[in-house]
Amino acid sequence: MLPIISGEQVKHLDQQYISAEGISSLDLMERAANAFVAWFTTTINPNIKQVYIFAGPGNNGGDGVAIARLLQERYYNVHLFYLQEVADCSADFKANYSRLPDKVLVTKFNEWNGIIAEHSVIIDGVFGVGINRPIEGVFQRLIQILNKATALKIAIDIPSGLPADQIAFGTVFRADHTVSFQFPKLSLLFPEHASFIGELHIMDIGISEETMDAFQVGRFYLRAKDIPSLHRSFHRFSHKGDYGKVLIIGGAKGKTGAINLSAHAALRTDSGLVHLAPYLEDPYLIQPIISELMLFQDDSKQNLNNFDAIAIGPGWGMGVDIAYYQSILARFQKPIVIDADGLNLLAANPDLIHKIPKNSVLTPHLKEFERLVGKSKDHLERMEKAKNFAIANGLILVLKGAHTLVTLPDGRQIFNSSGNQYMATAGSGDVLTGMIASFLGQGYSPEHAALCGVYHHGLAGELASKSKWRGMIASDIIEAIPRTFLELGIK
Ligand SMILES: NC(=O)C1=CN([C@@H]2O[C@H](COP(=O)(O)OP(=O)(O)OC[C@H]3O[C@@H](n4cnc5c(N)ncnc54)[C@H](OP(=O)(O)O)[C@@H]3O)[C@@H](O)[C@H]2O)[C@@H](O)CC1
Ligand SMILES: [K+]
Repeated sequence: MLPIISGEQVKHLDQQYISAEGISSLDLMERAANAFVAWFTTTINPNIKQVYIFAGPGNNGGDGVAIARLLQERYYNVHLFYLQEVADCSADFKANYSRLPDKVLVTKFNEWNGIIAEHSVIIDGVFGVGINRPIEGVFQRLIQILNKATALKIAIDIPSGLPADQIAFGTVFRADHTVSFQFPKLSLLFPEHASFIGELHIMDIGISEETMDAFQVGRFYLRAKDIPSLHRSFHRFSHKGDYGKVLIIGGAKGKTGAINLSAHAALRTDSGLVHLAPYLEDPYLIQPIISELMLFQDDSKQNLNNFDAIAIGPGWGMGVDIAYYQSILARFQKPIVIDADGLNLLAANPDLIHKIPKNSVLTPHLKEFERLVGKSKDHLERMEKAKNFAIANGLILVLKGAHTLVTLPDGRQIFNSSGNQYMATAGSGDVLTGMIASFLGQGYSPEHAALCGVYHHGLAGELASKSKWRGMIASDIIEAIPRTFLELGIK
């Protein structure tokens, strides 16, 4: 998995890589600029009239100057603005400045008339990970002007003003796209910063995960290439028992959709057998929505160990007798998946948490998490609380959100890269619960079940939304689950 390095360590990482590879820092900047241009030329409408690039005094500005040359070579009209005397800029900035072709128009920012032509693009190379104080003076004025402009805005590495690992504290460039090099800076994954970042794109500049591992601080980014090796392989002689027998406990009068969604998702994730156990006086009030599902009438006494995996909570309601909840935990000794009211009941009965099997997977959204551990002032504090909670209780915490965060009992934290805004729809979380339970039932370790569940769920959302956009519903995510295996080459 790709380590997320702290902003302060980026310079050391670069130095180590540069000396190991025998290349110069200027070569690495050229790679970064080329990676940006490769993204730009394949993504941005080629009919744009003008590209404005704003370059600060450090290497983020140096990237901007190199990008100005490379885009001009590809026949774009480029107008470059620099903010500080070139003599006072970084060495690699100066080296790139001296390589600028005549056709790039160059202006010092304080001599600019402030006009931005229609159909143009703004590229922000003012500050990168080297920002070390709030933006003031000329830099602040510039960012304020750019934020008001209607042009398409793209940030190099990180929107200027955003610190790499902290919550924003002043003026920040508001990008439509952020093209970040090698790995996502931590602050690009915080929900507070969504309006600064726009769409996030991570461009590889050739530094290997092994080189980065020396600088890791226990935070990682989960990508498609990490997933196949987490999967078990099945063969022609596998039978439905190998694919696991899953029980989904949840559902209440008037709330029978959630449990059906979880169960259906488990089937589509390849479970052999899936049973529903609704919490109703008459369980037959609930009917499975598809014929492959079965009902399980739980009398609170049966041994549940015949099941390979259990998920509890979807649509359960808060009226569940705690003695029944305890009886489930007493009758099943393997890690379980807990979601929705399964979590809300835990928050209301904190002693119960000690009875949950170690390595169980809890899947709260932000509100459910808050009920469990209290309010957090920001995502940084929330991450810390997640870590303490997972370590203290020996549980896996899947904190759902734009970049779902999986925290493992050893404290490692893994951000998911798949998914999109269209997945914020009723029942999406129930689908994830069923998917994680399905992988658990197929014999995956709880860690792998959580990671595969989260990644496949996000990918299913991406695939389903291609033809539905805002109209996508949770059932569409379920229907797209089989395609995620095809997409990732998992037979
Ligand atoms: N492997 C990688 O990731 C690669 C990274 N690369 C790129 O390098 C970027 C990092 O470059 P960087 O270290 O030179 O820092 P950067 O952000 O340009 O700013 C530092 C300058 O800004 C100044 N300054 C700071 N805050 C300020 C403020 N508030 N107001 C005013 N001034 C302020 C500070 O001055 P000082 O503090 O000395 O006064 C210094 O001059 C990185 O984001 C990526 O784009 C690629 O080229 C290659 C591969
Ligand atoms: K920037």
